[in-house]
Amino acid sequence: MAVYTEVTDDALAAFLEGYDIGRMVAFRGIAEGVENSNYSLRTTEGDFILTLYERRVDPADLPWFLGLMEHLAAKSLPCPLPVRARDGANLNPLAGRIAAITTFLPGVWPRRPTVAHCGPLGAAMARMHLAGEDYAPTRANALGPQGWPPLLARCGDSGDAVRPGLTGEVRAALDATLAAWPGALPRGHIHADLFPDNVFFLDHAISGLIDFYFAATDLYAYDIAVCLNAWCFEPDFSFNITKSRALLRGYQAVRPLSAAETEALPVLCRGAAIRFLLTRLYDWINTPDDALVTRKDPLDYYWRLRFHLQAGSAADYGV
Ligand SMILES: Nc1ncnc2c1ncn2[C@@H]1O[C@H](COP(=O)(O)OP(=O)(O)OP(=O)(O)O)[C@@H](O)[C@H]1O
Ligand SMILES: N[C@@H](CCO)C(=O)O
Repeated sequence: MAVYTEVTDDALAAFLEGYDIGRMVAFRGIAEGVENSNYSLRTTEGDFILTLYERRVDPADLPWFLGLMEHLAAKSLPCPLPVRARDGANLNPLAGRIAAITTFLPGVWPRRPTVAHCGPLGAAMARMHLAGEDYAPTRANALGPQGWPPLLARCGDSGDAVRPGLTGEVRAALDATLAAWPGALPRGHIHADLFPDNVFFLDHAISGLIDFYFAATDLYAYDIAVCLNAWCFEPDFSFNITKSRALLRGYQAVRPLSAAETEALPVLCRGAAIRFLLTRLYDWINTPDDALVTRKDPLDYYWRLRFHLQAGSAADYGV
């Protein structure tokens, strides 16, 4: 469930007064997602998404996220376009939160990603990287490499209750990954959370890239590493090199990787696995048992990390 904040009909009607998108016809909470409260909204003018930003999103970052989405949508990337109110604002207060309305994107996210999804995903990610090049403001990646040691520290030894020895194993992998982290690769704005549930497909083509609330300015190839983790492992945690090859080919057809980027893939994949292992572990420990949100298993990313730790070179990823 992801409706943390209830919006009454009266509050919504008053909110919509500020916009030029007609009158409400239908309005319902969306169960998916864990970070923010999302509602689907149909008005006399069309379909929209209403998002109320919850605690994990820093309000100071919101103009950057919405500005990036606006920039990408203007370049025909299929990402939600924030709708501006009559006074020009794209962020407005609602029910004690800051809220935004964006356009609704058609399509469904793939519950079982296949090789056929991976090529278009790679190409769309590369197009997103290129389209973002001239979006001037930057945002440091709070969940990038510098963010991982403090996150691990905040988890204490609790990983050992999830799997004996986990904390020590992750600490060793983290130290080695940070020591080998590439500094000088091409960088720009990345999505940083382009998981299957953030990518919509319609008739085998990508129809939507959503959820830009972890986006940041960081290494382009790190975004690829996030996707190799999220899209290219099977339910038994075996790595599917055919998916990886398709993803990388799709990406390189639009934006070829430099030799240094290709060479860095194994270490970037280790870092990406550690990032999701740590945020999931943190949430695992800090989500109350009676919370309505389904916790994601940190060990899913432990098994991925194990694969990346034994990968010798980019050849293990199909390049
Ligand atoms: N622009 C959009 N068009 C259509 N559906 C959308 C759009 N934005 C969000 N949704 C719907 O809302 C759901 C949750 O959105 P989203 O993933 O952004 O939530 P979140 O709580 O911020 O995310 P997460 O838990 O993935 O970090 C999506 O799975 C999708 O069903
Ligand atoms: N994609 C993240 C969740 C929050 O974005 C995960 O699967 O851990």
